[in-house]
Amino acid sequence: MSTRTASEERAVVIGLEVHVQLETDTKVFCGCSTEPADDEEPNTRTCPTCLGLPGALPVLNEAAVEAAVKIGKALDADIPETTTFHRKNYYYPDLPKNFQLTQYDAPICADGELEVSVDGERRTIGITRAHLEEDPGSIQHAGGSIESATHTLVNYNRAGTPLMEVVTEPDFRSPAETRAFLAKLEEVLEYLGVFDATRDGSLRVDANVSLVDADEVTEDGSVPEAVLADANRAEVKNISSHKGAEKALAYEITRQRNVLRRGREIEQETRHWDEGRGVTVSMRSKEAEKDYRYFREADLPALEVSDWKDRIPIPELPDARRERFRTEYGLDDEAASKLTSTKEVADFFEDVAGEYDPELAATWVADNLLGELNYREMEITDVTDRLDEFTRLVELVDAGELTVKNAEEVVLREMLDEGEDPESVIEREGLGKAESDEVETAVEAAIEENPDAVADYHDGDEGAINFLVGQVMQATGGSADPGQVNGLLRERLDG
Ligand SMILES: Nc1ncnc2c1ncn2[C@@H]1O[C@H](COP(=O)(O)OP(=O)(O)OP(=O)(O)O)[C@@H](O)[C@H]1O
Ligand SMILES: [Mg+2]
Ligand SMILES: [Mg+2]
Repeated sequence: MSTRTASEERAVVIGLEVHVQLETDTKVFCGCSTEPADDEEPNTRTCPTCLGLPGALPVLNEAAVEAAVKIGKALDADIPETTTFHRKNYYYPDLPKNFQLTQYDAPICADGELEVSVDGERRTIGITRAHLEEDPGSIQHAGGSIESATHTLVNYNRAGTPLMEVVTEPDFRSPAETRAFLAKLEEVLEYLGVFDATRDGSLRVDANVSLVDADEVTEDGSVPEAVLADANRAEVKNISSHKGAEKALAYEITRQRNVLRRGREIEQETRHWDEGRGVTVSMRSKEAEKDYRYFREADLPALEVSDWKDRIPIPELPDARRERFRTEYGLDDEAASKLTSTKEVADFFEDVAGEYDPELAATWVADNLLGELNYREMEITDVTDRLDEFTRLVELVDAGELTVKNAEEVVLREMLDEGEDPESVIEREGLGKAESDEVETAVEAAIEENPDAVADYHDGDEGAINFLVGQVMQATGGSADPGQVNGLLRERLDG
């Protein structure tokens, strides 16, 4: 009989294995393209090497190794003197060679970390290792799910796409933390330019989860090795999004709690996340390492990578950049976050800020431009070659040649919708200097026609100015800038 009682408190332990596709032009061990063509036929983007035909030899793709080194640097990991490749042997139809070329005891990255913040609390997640490997082909279960399909189709176009498998320490204590980690990892990978989150299946997660006695968790939140090794864990496969990880783990934790509550033991097993039904389903008992008969790939010599770390630069990473935006440009947290949401947005902002006043640049990029782009489902990269036009728009506003309202509501929108430059929109819509004259005329008229309000203002009635601003706004059809009108009125009335 188990010595544990059903009511005993349990702590959640989660570790992730994250597979990310690296963005390279060609596959990791052959020259086939990694880019799916529109409407491509299955099994056309292949060659003898990625099909595993007898006698075909692998050639390592330098770009994939460079991407891996960049990831290692970003995760503050150790990069060894030499790295080697191994065959991981197993039989599955998505693997034409019956082994996967991967790394074993000398992975390209080891012992790193990534800091995440969950509900304002900072947590450092240990990275055990990260290694390069090839993606298997893709499998389609025809006529339904993995359980109900009548037959299965295999497509090797994906086979050989470079993957980086990032293995974390079992440092997560909640599903929400894994979601934050995956978002952060993706952000870093995109900054490095080695990953495309929009590509289907570019991120796949295996989530390992166990429940341990809460008493075993030490004060610093860690769990002793022996306890971890002793705990039976389920490895949940087929997770393809941050949200999916959070949902699958929440389900799996409840399932394990219920198993224990019924007085049974947790099995050490591999489970499948059924996204549609929102449940995890048992697939098989967990394979042990010896099942894979790992051995060195004799066709790939050991690779010396000791000097690659110094040779390959990486850009400033999101956290550091956010911090610098706060100190260098005096941005608040919200603006700094928005303006570093992608490397491209951050670059755009800094280009405008370099040409111009950073505070104005921040308001215009963070509030106006990103908002209008988002509304149109456009990306910053759609307008990066129009940086000059955008900077001129901001300058025109600052110089008083254009009201903020017109710039935001007319000129910027026309620039995006019609691809016009700011000057031609201003000219066509008659928004330039002529309009300033119109405002001045309306200000004069408002003062002339409302002597009572003017008298009230001089008697100290602040409300009277609002009335006069309202008159001018009405006269100009709402196109004037209320702040500017207010200023002009006071100038006249006080002067
Ligand atoms: N007690 C535990 N509870 C939850 N997760 C754990 C526990 N112990 C280890 N893990 C996690 O399990 C994962 C182990 O991954 P690793 O790739 O090393 O082995 P594997 O899953 O046995 O191998 P593979 O799936 O590649 O064949 C790591 O993410 C680790 O943090
Ligand atoms: Mg695993
Ligand atoms: Mg693994």
